[in-house]
Amino acid sequence: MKYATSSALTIAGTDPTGGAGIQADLKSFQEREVYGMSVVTSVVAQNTLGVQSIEHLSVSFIEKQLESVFNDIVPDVVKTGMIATPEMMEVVSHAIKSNHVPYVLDPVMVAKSGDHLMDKESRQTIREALVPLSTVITPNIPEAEELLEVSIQSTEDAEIAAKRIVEELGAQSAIVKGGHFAGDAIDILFDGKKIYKFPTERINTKHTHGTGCTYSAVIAAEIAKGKSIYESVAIAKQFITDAIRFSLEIGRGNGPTNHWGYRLQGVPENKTKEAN
Ligand SMILES: Nc1ncnc2c1ncn2[C@@H]1O[C@H](COP(=O)(O)OP(=O)(O)OP(=O)(O)O)[C@@H](O)[C@H]1O
Ligand SMILES: Cc1ncc(COP(=O)(O)O)c(N)n1
Repeated sequence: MKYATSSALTIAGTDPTGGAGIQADLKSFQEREVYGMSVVTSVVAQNTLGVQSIEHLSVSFIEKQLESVFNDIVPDVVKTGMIATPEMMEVVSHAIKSNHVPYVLDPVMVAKSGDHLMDKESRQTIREALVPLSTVITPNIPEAEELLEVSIQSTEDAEIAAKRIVEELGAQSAIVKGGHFAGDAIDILFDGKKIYKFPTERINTKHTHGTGCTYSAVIAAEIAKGKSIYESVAIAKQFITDAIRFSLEIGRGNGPTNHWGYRLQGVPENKTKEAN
């Protein structure tokens, strides 16, 4: 029996311990019942303790992978994560532009561990070659500060930043994530017309490796199904909150989130821990 499905392509770096990058994206797509595909930009030797080493794939090989995907299966959405160099950004930009697909841009710059995942000289290229193509861009506070070269200290500053990313840098919509603020985790969405706030209580845990990757992958999966930006963010916010609430205490550092946490809503936390 044939089964029609939506599909999503992630273009990003890897995490062999499975918490962030391509691995987190594919788990998130799967969890939202969207067929997941991936093009690797950089292979990253990392774990819950940090990044040990990075090898970039050649630009021509990234291009070959993009051709393999687009010549066969045109995805319903593209999501990008770690794209380290301006040359890589140019080939990715070309593939998105020529295929006219909705595009979720997670402007990954620095990992939670403090390791740099994007070259400094890429900052101008991301602004010029990728941001204007994005259906939605999902910077955290430091990334929004880098993109606009401003300081963001409050929710009001984050609202101004989301608007400026749309109106001045040319994204269709922007979510400035509040994970790096003290207090509640409030994400600000500007969809080109209106500001929306998505507040949740901050969960007291150090296991937040890959939150941004997971969140943007769920937004992408919902866009692939035809949902609006607002609906996609609302679903992703619920998903990431449960993924953090039921985060996995594996690894010796900052552990990964739980990509099936969303399915455990209503299950008491201690019961889940026993089951694990
Ligand atoms: N401790 C927390 N409790 C509740 N929500 C959180 C917490 N930390 C992050 N979030 C939420 O997780 C999502 C991702 O935000 P965050 O700012 O952590 O992204 P990020 O820094 O890009 O993540 P990463 O770099 O780890 O991939 C947002 O919805 C944010 O509000
Ligand atoms: C390949 C890749 N992409 C993104 C992140 C960001 O995730 P985090 O900030 O949680 O380390 C990462 N560590 N690795």
